[in-house]
Amino acid sequence: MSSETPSDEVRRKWLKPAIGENFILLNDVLSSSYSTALNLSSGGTFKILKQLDSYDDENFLLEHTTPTSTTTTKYLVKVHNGVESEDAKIIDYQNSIMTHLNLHPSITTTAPLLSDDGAPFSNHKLPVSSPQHSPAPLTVRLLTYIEGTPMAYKQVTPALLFSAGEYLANVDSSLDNFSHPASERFHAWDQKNTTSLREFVKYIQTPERQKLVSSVIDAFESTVLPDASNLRQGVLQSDFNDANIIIGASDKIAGVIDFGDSVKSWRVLDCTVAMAYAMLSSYGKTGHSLAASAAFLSGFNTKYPLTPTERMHVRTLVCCRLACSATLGAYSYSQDPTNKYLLLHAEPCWRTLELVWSQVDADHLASFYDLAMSPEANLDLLSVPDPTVPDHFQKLRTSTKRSFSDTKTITFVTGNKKKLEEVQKIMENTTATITNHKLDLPELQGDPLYVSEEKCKLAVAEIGGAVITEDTSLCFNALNGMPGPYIKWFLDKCGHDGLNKMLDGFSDRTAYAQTVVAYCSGPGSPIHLFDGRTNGKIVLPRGPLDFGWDPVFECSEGGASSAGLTYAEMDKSVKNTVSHRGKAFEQLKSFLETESS
Ligand SMILES: O=P(O)(O)OP(=O)(O)OP(=O)(O)OC[C@H]1O[C@@H](n2cnc3c(O)ncnc32)[C@H](O)[C@@H]1O
Ligand SMILES: [Mg+2]
Repeated sequence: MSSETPSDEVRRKWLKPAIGENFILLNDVLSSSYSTALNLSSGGTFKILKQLDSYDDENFLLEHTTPTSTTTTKYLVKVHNGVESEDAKIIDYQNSIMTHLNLHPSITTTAPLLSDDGAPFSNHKLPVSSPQHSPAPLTVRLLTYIEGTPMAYKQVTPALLFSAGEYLANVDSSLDNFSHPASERFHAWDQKNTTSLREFVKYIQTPERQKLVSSVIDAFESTVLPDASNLRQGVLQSDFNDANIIIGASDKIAGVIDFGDSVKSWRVLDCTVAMAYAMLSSYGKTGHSLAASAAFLSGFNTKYPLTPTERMHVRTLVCCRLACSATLGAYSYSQDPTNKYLLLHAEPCWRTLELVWSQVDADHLASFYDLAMSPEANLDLLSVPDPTVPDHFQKLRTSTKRSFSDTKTITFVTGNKKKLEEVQKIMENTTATITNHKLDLPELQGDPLYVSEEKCKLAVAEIGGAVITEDTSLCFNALNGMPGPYIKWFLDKCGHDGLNKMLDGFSDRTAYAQTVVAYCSGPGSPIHLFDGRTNGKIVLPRGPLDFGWDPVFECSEGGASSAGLTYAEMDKSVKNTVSHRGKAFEQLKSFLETESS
């Protein structure tokens, strides 16, 4: 056992690398430690293209060009969390796993390049999130890059999940012949340690959800733990989620990345962790969480059949991972309450846990999973929507299946009641049904198109189906478009009079209102943006004061029923014919019509 304790999860937050966009720092690290690998002395060049996602480390995409070649090669630069960096054995462990797996003919993973010292890593003092601990000694690795797209950005299908199951089964078969002393370590994300989750339950925001997680932990202790000695052991990948599965040409799995959570534990856990993530994939989130997990299990079981004892605990162990993600997510939020993303990202996980643990009958789910592991299993039989009645699965075997994707319901995600009223009116006579999900999405910063697109990404993750979001700006021409997307804050803090005063001293009081609507038909689908603008000028308030800056925006477009009136003075139906919002939504309507024809 290594000396790691559960509180290392706490230290991981302090010691998360904080290089971010500071590519100069990273360039120095690479030039000083990887000049041979990147053949810098013979004219090789490199460029950091961008930062990639990571939970506790920092990853960057590097493009390398050699003087003799016209093609470029991509690499991944991984800056490890300070906790892992303290332990050279862990880094060596991860490198050994990759080397081992790359020998398998049908498995590809990243591989480390050697530093100028001949080691598959280098160490540097670099900034970390906690100023008290910054800079800290961090380990940097230069890794080969697997060409393709993470599954998280693909439209996931049951067939893809089935092959992902087969792929992980191959990885696990290969890891049955692998051992390393550092694999014997404590890790809070290892579901064998579900009991250690108890200390984090207090960070969960509602008593109902605290009770939910406690009941999963209770079940784990009373049913799984007594069987521990009958569960096969092995080194696990431990984190087979859609960000770590790379999809290559023709939607084939091109490789697996990230062995940061790898431990020696119960073999079945590699499969149940991945099943939990399959539930949260783009297919799982569109009302097919159980089907998604069953497709994965089916694929895994064909190549690596589970034993009767392992089968018995599949449901509980899947829920242990969901509970772990949701609870440690709540803990992260408690450490960084300004980060609303953490809450939004955790929400689908909570909903899935509620569904699987509390709403679906345990015996029926067990028999569904048995079906997935039986010789009769096929993806058609398993691709069922999540149940709405408790005995769903019994009926299912004899009834025909129903598809959720036929419905054309689009959810408009906004926290603003007045916007919703207008949008419902504008979208009244369309084929799509607009429902509303009231949610205060974070007020993001940046260009209006970017803000709207990001809101849409958050909304689609929250809803798991077709969504619309919009962001509205009020742009003063004299101020080169400011306050723009920040109008909400200016209005809150300065009021209508303040907005007027901002233009005192300028001869130009003209402005334009802009709405950028973002539409996405579901997880994994592209986001479409529609930009509507209306010209006017800023005046002293006239008309009702019930919607934002309506009383101070005098419209200069349209006929006598709109030009020269403030939005607040106009009839609501007239506002929709000339407004920024009306124009943007009209474009969306035409788009939806062409899409459905
Ligand atoms: O949840 P979301 O959709 O983000 O709703 P929001 O009220 O936060 O809206 P925005 O982020 O788009 O911020 C726009 C600000 O402009 C106001 N606003 C939006 N549309 C308006 C309109 O048509 N007329 C007047 N004020 C408007 C709105 O009340 C906000 O203060
Ligand atoms: Mg907003």
